[in-house]
Amino acid sequence: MLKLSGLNGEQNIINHPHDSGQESLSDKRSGRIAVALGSNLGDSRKILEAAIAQLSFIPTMQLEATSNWYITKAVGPPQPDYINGCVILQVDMTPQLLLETLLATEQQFGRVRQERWGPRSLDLDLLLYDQVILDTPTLQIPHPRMRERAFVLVPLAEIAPDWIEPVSGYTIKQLVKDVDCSDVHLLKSNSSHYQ
Ligand SMILES: Nc1ncnc2c1ncn2[C@@H]1O[C@H](COP(=O)(O)OP(=O)(O)OP(=O)(O)O)[C@@H](O)[C@H]1O
Ligand SMILES: Nc1nc2c(c(=O)[nH]1)N=C(CO)CN2
Repeated sequence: MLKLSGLNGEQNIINHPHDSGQESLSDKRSGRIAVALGSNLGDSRKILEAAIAQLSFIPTMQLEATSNWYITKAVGPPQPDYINGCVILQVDMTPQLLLETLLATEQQFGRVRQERWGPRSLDLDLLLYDQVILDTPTLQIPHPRMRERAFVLVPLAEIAPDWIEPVSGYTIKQLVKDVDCSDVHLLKSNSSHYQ
């Protein structure tokens, strides 16, 4: 495992696949995270807002910002459009516990795992945890596909434009300029209870 000093003076953690991962997973205990939310099954808007409310009730997670909601064309097999958005939270949790919490919340809202990139009632992806870089079999931070996904970058750029994605070294507002955003449309009546 290699530890580097982050761009903001924080600790970066690079975990090579042959490392056990145990030390780094317990290393990071608090910080700021970005989470992507998506849904294209059921009452998506209601599910997404209920999921944010549920995460906010967890004492070790404080909601800092929520993006607007967007209607986005599905990437992957043919399926209905998604509603997507992002949140920023301040957390006192390890990366592993965060992943478990997000997966448990997906389950609670009826997520059934079927085909890869198939339709789902709730998808929660851990995008960023400060400047951490983590690569284990079950968890990668930053989320490995976030840099190519307009449905992630557009909402994230609203609430965290200057956050540096530590693998590329680019800010979110720089990354969003490099993706095709034509299939990402602001949802009308976006008022949220959580902003
Ligand atoms: N940063 C991360 N956030 C969420 N899950 C992750 C992350 N890194 C690795 N995973 C792993 O990915 C697994 C599959 O996640 P999921 O079924 O949501 O994938 P997907 O949404 O179909 O595809 P994608 O990963 O491209 O968004 C999870 O069980 C988890 O172990
Ligand atoms: N538009 C859109 N497409 C997707 C999404 C998503 O959230 N939005 N999630 C996927 C699996 O993570 C696959 N495809």
